[in-house]
Amino acid sequence: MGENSERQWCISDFEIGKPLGKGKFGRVYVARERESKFVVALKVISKEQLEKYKIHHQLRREMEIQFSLKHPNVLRLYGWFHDSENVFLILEYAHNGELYKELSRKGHFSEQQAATYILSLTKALAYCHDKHVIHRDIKPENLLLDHEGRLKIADFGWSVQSRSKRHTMCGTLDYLAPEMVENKAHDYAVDNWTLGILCYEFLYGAPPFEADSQVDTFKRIMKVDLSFPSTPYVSSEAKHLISRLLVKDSSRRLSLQRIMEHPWIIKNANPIG
Ligand SMILES: Nc1ncnc(NCCc2cnc(NC(=O)Nc3cccc(C(F)(F)F)c3)s2)c1Br
Repeated sequence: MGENSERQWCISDFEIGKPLGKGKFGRVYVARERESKFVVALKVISKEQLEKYKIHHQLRREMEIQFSLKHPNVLRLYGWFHDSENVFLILEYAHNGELYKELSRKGHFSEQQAATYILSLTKALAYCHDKHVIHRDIKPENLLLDHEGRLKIADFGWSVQSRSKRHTMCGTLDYLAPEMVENKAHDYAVDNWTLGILCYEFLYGAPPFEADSQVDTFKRIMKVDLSFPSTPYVSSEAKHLISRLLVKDSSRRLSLQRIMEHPWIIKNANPIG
């Protein structure tokens, strides 16, 4: 299925199948393109909602971003179309659905499974960051699994093309005040922090700063109030990696490259996960 440049799609080009889930602003269905029999996921977004929340520019930005991303661990956006009521996103179909459902079913993942998912995520984020894209909303709900159980980052509805691209393009970093550069690092490093959160959640079944109220969670995050329940099935290397990501000072978080080289990843991750 080519990009949007190829042909204009319409709803009658597809046979609509079972609903896959109720996402924000709309539902997702399995669908099959009639001619090619190619199976996709079709996200239906109501124009009324887009108008009501004034987010059509955000959707346009997401589509520009997603059209430029082609990576085995990033869910593809093949094209889009609209009719009087809705905008439709033609997405890669992830046959094994949402990762958080597998996590809640299993309780927690093995170190091998967790490390494989973290490695896939790290590779996908390294690719996105190379293209100056910051996802900013990495959470289990936005992680999908394809028919081989391979992780796919989805839903760039909240991602941004980072501002730093303009600076690096004109090569005048020399004149940028430290806080501007720091801001650049800070922006990118939010995804590194999230990798630490996810690594913890994959191994323990719950995120590290969970609390009964939003305020308490906020306090725990700001304090980096991190503790590891003593369990035999989480190695000290795993705890070391998490501790090197959940660092308040964003410039001191382990880089994506160093995550890929971390002993816990090397020892436990399936490299073609
Ligand atoms: N098994 C599956 N296989 C494939 N896909 C599945 N679910 C869809 C995952 C998505 C990928 N991309 C998305 N993008 C948006 O939703 N974007 C969006 C939507 C509304 C408003 C906005 C905005 F206006 F706020 F930006 C942005 S949802 C499932 Br379950």
